[in-house]
Amino acid sequence: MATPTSRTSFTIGTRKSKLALEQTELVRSELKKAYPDYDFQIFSKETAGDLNTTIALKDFTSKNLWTEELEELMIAGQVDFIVHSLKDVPTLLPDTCTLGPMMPREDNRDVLVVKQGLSFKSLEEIPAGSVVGTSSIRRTAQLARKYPHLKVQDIRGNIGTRLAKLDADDSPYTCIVIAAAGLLRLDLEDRITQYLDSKNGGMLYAVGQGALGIEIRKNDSQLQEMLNGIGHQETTYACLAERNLLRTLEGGCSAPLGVESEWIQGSDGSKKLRMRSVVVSVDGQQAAQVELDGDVNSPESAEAFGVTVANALVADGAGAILEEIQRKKLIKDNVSS
Ligand SMILES: NCc1[nH]cc(CCC(=O)O)c1CC(=O)O
Repeated sequence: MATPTSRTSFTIGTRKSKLALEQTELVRSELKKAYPDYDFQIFSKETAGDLNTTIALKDFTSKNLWTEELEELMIAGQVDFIVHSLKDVPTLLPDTCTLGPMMPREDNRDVLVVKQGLSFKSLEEIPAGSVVGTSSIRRTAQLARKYPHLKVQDIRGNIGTRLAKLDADDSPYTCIVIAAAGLLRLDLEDRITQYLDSKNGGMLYAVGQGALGIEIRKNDSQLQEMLNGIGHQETTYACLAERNLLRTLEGGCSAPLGVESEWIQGSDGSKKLRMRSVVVSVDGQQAAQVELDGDVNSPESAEAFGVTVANALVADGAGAILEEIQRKKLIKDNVSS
């Protein structure tokens, strides 16, 4: 549908979870600062992903669990844009939708959270046979590879629910692995036991983790322009590269793919995007991993770098790992990342 070019009032679509509302408020307040005369309303809705907390995420067959219903509202004109956790946004969007520039990223790492009352300080200290809670195939595979003596068990629900399940007296879990960004945005930093990355604990994070995805109608040039005013180029380029890496690899299924992007000063003085990436078989037995530096200075070069990293992973054996997973149908669509 045609979008008028000079609206002063906007409706933001979001999920209803505490984290989703907090993230939407972040975007709203940045836009309000940049456009004080404009009005931004929030419309929140529970999605299929929120409502079904019993089925393991990997058994869902619907593709766009967290995003589809909000996209339908946006296409119909009932909301003007949607604020998502970028991590939950599929790499392929409906034809008429696109992502705007991204705001500065929150901490992109996974963290270890230990059950209340236990004093373990790191994944290394967790005793053999202990149960780690996660529903993410990426975390499961990396844990199986690095910590084969630990057991992994599904844990579902939003962040508050997961913490409550962890801390319950009769809980089977010793700890959970969860995104730092969610805890930080909800002022739950005190629950973080250990930050995990390539050097600590050996865990890489999910594509887009810690970033917000602002989805708009493709033909909405006014909003595109407005979002340019609050976007952060380094975040946008890193996330475009990560998402194109995933898009190139996945071929219709979500991959047990971990990434770690950082901007470094190249020897020639220019900034480069360094990306580490790993694809691990679900049992942790096989892994393909690469580290590459890319000249990334435009959306196009960011996306091209994503393809370069994907090709390097395939050359290191990622293709065989992903085919095996698809053959066994261990993954359907849109598992939690
Ligand atoms: N998969 C669910 C999800 N989507 C976004 C976040 C946290 C915030 C973020 O990563 O941006 C989480 C929780 C988690 O994975 O622990």
